[in-house]
Amino acid sequence: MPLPKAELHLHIEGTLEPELAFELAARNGVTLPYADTEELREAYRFEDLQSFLNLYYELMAVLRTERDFEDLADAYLARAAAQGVRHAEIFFDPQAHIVRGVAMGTVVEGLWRALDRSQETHGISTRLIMCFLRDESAESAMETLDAAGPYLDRITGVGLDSAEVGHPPVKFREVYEAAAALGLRRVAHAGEEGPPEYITEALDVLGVERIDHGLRCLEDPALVERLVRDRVPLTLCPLSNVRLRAVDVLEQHPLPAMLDAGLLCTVNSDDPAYFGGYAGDNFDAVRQALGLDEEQLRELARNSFVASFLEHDEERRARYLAEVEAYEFR
Ligand SMILES: Nc1ncnc2[nH]cnc12
Ligand SMILES: [Zn+2]
Repeated sequence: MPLPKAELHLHIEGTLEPELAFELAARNGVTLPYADTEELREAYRFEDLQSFLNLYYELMAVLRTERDFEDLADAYLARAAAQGVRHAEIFFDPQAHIVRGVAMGTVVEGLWRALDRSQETHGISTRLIMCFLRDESAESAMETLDAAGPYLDRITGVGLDSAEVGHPPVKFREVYEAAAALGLRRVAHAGEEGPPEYITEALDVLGVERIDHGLRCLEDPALVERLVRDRVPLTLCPLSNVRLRAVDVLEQHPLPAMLDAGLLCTVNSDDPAYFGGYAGDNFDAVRQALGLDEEQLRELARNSFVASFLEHDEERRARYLAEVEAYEFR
């Protein structure tokens, strides 16, 4: 049995495996510019975040109906369950669908069909986090928040993703203020490719409760001190960092140093179909490459539940945490 864990940094569109992409393309009469899954997999060599995003947005063309989003989420949840994920907080990118003529309702209702039965089907509790594309305008983000109005009972929080550099958090001050007024939780990608100042801004201007990635905090010792003191969770994605060249090789990932510094680190998969693995694969990879011991792995699993948005479900959180403490490594 794998170590129980929560996944807190997972883009549902990044779980689109090549096989499902071709299946949905056929179902929807969409032609992909790749002959087959093998040729598509060959495109998975990325230089940086942008080169990945180009393919990530291109493949979304196959997602058209509620059933497509349902099938996508269901496939993710099945894989996650097999790797010990007990709770998943799932990002989605509505603007990337709305621009293609796929309505907010199609996306949310479709995802919800899978999420709503996930506890029974896969033994996974879930939350939905709606992300704004930071390389789109603040006005577009605000329109997206408005469009989500009818679905807010299904959406726990908002996030900020896509191309980071040149799109500082402050650009979205008003949108985050409006989201907070609606009672939504707030997170943001920061310090993946962008500078440590973006992390500080996300905290101070957007009021985020977690930082997605946050890797570049290490360049600013005062910021590290603050993140430790305030117990700000970082949702790290080690295999993603290697594939997008934020770190050269996994053996050089700063995760052990970050744990030693007292940072509240979690390990997640980001876009597992593209980066070589799901949550459990990321745990296995860092265990191997970085020689993490059992107590460090247990700490990462514990942190994932501590950092989860489970505050309306403290009994569940306590149950998950007890499972982590009782877990026996083999
Ligand atoms: N790693 C990542 N960073 C920013 N935006 C993303 N969208 C999907 N994956 C992302
Ligand atoms: Zn991400």
